[in-house]
Amino acid sequence: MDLKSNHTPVLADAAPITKSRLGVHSSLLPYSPTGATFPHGMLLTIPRKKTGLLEDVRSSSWLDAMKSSSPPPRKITKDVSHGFASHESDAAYFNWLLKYPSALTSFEQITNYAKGKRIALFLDYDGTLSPIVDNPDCAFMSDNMRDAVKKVAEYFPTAIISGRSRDKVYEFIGLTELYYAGSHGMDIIGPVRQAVPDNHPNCTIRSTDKQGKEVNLFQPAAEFLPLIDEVFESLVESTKDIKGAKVENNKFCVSVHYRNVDDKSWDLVGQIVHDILKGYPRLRLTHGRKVLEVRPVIDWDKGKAVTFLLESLGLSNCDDVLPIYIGDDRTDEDAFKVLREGNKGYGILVSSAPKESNAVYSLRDPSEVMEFLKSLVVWKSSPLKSLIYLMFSILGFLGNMPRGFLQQVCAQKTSYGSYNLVATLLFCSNFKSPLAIVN
Ligand SMILES: O=P(O)(O)OC[C@H]1O[C@H](O[C@H]2O[C@H](CO)[C@@H](O)[C@H](O)[C@H]2O)[C@H](O)[C@@H](O)[C@@H]1O
Repeated sequence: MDLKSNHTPVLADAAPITKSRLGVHSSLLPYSPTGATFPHGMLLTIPRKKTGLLEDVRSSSWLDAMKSSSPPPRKITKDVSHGFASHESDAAYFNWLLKYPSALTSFEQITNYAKGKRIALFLDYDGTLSPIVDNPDCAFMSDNMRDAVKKVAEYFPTAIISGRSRDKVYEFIGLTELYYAGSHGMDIIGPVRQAVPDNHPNCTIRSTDKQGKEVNLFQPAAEFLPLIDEVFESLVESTKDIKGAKVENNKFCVSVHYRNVDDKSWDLVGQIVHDILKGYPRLRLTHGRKVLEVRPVIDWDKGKAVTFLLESLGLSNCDDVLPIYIGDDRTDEDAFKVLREGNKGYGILVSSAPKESNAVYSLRDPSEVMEFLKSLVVWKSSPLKSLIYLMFSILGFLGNMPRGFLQQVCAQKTSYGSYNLVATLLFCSNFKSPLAIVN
């Protein structure tokens, strides 16, 4: 794809994918010590073609890239009794699954590897937690998904890493227990309890979040704010007559959506954006799902954000940490790559269509993401329930309590109420809560 050439102003989000995929499961090695550093400054040098911009924009490959940037959702026809696809057109997808196995069918392999490790979860938003919809302002996540994310965050440190502005993605999700990285990781709210990675001293300030809690605010592109606002205004003005075009201000980057633009006008959208960017050499262009994204020319992406958050959480350089990143977009490839290259953890690509990726596993759509999150909760909570039950048995503590009742409580799948109940019973009986022991 032409987009991957660094001789056009458009940079691909993902680096070329090497064919040397790591051994998928057993060869995932312990965490290797790496860290995000800016040894030579953060600015990227991007060679720009001096002439022929128009030709680039209007070339068929450019338009092909715009068209293929978000394939329509595939309907997978399942044979209910056998659970395999009966549609011939699904063959390619199922073939692709051999290379990027479903994280659901490989769940046991994943959890076997995760045994004794602390999982850290990183979740993209659009297309991962919420389905892709025509109107970006209406990309709401379901209550069930919110519930699944909330529960999983009770067990594992969980961060959202989105191209949206941090405020916007927080507005959609609304869970205070998560860490949030907006603007493709250029706006991160992290914990203060751990040491701030000391290789970014000038980008981090102590602040308070919406609940008044003390946090570290990391904004490596802060100086670009006026420039981003300026280019946003200019893009809004220049695209206002193109029906369906929408420009979104994501604080440290700007999205120019063409999903609802007649495809005959896509080249016009591309041309306008390129023309405007000619006046902003400190901004660059990347490509998402039916969206052109204008962002600062700094060496920062979702992969770097993952590394930064792991450091902030005190989870880097630890053999017993398994980061899992779930995302659907080209910008998520940077994070997949960081995990793959360092043998650090698993990238899971959300896609219903075959595509090359740096991820290790795949999930088809947000509903499968939800299933995966719920499975993690059940997996993590089961030993806890067993432990609770075992303690009751060993201590002979509740001799008078009907055993069947306890079994019922401990067999419940994901009910936190049941833990509370058991903990309360223990507390009332002056015993130390087993939750305090195992957490
Ligand atoms: O990193 P993400 O959380 O995945 O954000 C990437 C972009 O997502 C949004 O756009 C995409 O989703 C929209 C709603 O489903 C869809 O209409 C659009 O075509 C997609 O590109 C968001 O609006 C962008 O600002 C984000 O950069």
